[in-house]
Amino acid sequence: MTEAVMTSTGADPTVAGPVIEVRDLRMRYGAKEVLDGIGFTAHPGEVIALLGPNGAGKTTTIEILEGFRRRSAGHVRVLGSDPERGDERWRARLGVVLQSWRDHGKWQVRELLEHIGGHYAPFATDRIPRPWPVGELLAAVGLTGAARTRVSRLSGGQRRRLDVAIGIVGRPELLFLDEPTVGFDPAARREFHDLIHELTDMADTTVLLTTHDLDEAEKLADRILILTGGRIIASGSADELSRQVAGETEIRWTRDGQRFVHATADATAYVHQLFRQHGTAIGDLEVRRSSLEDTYMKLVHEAEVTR
Ligand SMILES: Nc1ncnc2c1ncn2[C@@H]1O[C@H](COP(=O)(O)OP(=O)(O)OP(=O)(O)O)[C@@H](O)[C@H]1O
Repeated sequence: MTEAVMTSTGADPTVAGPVIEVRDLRMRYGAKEVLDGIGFTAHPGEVIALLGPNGAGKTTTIEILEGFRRRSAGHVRVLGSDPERGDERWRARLGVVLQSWRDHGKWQVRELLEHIGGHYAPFATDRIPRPWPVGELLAAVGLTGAARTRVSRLSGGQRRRLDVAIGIVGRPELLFLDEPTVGFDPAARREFHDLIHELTDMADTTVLLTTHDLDEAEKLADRILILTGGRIIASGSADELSRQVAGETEIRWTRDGQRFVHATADATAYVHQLFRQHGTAIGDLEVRRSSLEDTYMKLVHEAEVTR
């Protein structure tokens, strides 16, 4: 693996290969094995969602990648460096959105962002001006109207937007989001999703997020990793995952006033046959592919019974 190269003139670091590279990552707390040999890679601009039941090891994985927790074993590289040895310059290229920012209640929103943003200024490069100008950042996260509001007076949704603003004020190349939209109303969630799409489309930011919201994973992620019992049991887009679960398509129709339901692995063949047999007598046809939620529940259940 090539290490990040940075010159003192502010030239860009170059990372050959993936943004995140994890192989055979293991973590134990005392005798308890929490991560049991996980592996994945993330490429520039990719959005990866880590899904899994409570206690699956998602936060532990993210904290190891952020350099906040020492792993027990395995190979981990983030932006070309081992997170356990990441220096300030490396850290300035990461953005972290934690569960909630509760400190600095007396600060005004703009003041706080200017203060935190100032720490990133020495790490600006030719390609990435740092920090993000606060006026633009406030507009991007929808907090322009709250610029002069004290942090302690923000609503829950506004506070979460501030968490996101704090995470991206340094224009990170890699952004970690731990359950980013908890407490958002539907409009705020949609705006947040648009913001993440902008970050990944325009700035090529790589994103690793954890979420329990399957709809969010489906909307945002290029790739979903399902983690349970310390192992990645499935990986792919929402479509690829649903194809891994056999017999998933449900077909509903009516004929002569009666309702019918049939589950099949080959919906196209079944519908052909249905029309050949009954032609125009078929009404109200619905072909329902399994949702990400059905797929997720099945995969996690199968992994748990075979463990
Ligand atoms: N510091 C610690 N000491 C001992 N055990 C821990 C510690 N931190 C986490 N664990 C245990 O490790 C396991 C994985 O926890 P982790 O927080 O990574 O899961 P998670 O997938 O993020 O869960 P959630 O969805 O509930 O946030 C859990 O069983 C948890 O109790």
